[in-house]
Amino acid sequence: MSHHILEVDRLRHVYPDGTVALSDVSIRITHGESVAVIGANGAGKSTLLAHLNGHLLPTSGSVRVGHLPVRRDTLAEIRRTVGMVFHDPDDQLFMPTVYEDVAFGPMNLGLSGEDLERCVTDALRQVDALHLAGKPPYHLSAGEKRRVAIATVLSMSPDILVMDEPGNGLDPYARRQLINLLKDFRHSKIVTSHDLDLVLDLCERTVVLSGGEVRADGPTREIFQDEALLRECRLEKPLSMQGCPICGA
Ligand SMILES: Nc1ncnc2c1ncn2[C@@H]1O[C@H](COP(=O)(O)OP(=O)(O)OP(=O)(O)O)[C@@H](O)[C@H]1O
Repeated sequence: MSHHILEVDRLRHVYPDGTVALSDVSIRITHGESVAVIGANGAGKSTLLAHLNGHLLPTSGSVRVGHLPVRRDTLAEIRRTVGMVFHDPDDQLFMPTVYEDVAFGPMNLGLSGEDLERCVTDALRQVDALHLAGKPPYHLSAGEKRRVAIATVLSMSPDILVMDEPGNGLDPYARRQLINLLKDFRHSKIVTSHDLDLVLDLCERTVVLSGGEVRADGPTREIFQDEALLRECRLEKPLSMQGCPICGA
C-alpha cells in the first residue's frame, strides 16, 4: 500500500506574477486517512491540492505518491492513482454528453464494451446522476455539474481521492449523499471545504493553512476547539459545535 502514501515536503509555489501561494508546506498522509485542508480565502488550499496530481508543479520542494515523485514524466501514472475533483466543474467537463465525459478516463485506460458501460453507469448512479447521461454538460445546473465531475473521477477507481470544495452548490440532500459516498470510500481522501460541518463529519484529521503555511495539523475536533487558532486564521467553529443560541445547549 506504499503507493497510497502522499508526502509533501517543503513545498513552495510561486505563481508567475510573483505571488507566493505556498511556502515550506510539509504534510504526510498515510493510507486510508481522511484529511481536510481548511483556511480562509487565499490561504493556498487550491494551490496545494493542485500539486497532489501534478496539475501544478513545485517551485521548490517535492510531492511524492508512494515511491513516485510528482514530475512531468510521472504524470500519467500519478493521475491513475490520484483522482482530482477540481474547484470548478467546468474544468473537468468538456465532452458533448455527460456519458462521454464519465467514459473518457476509463476508455483511456483501455475499457470498452460492457465493462465500460458498467463502469460509467455505476459512477453516475453513485452520484445520483444516471438520468443526466445523455445531456450536454453545459445544460446542467451547478449542483448537477458538480455531481457529474465527481463521477468522472469515481469512474477511474482512484487510490487517493482529492476534492476541492466538493460540496459547493449541492442542495442539502445531495450534500448528505456526498458525505455518505465519501465515508464509504475506503482509500485516502483529501478535501478542501469552507463547509466546516462537512469537514467535521468526514475528516478525522485537519490541516489549517494560513498565508501559504501550515498553521496547525491534528485531530479535527481539537482544531475546532482551539478558538485562538480559529480567530487568527479567520475561521469559525462548525455550526454543530456552536451550541444552540436559544437554549445555550
Ligand atoms: N494563477 C494565479 N496567479 C497568481 N496568483 C494566484 C493564481 N492562483 C492563485 N493565486 C494566488 O495564490 C494565493 C492562494 O490562492 P488559492 O486559490 O490557492 O487559495 P484558496 O485557499 O484555495 O482560496 P479560496 O478559499 O478563495 O478558494 C492567493 O493569494 C491567490 O490570489
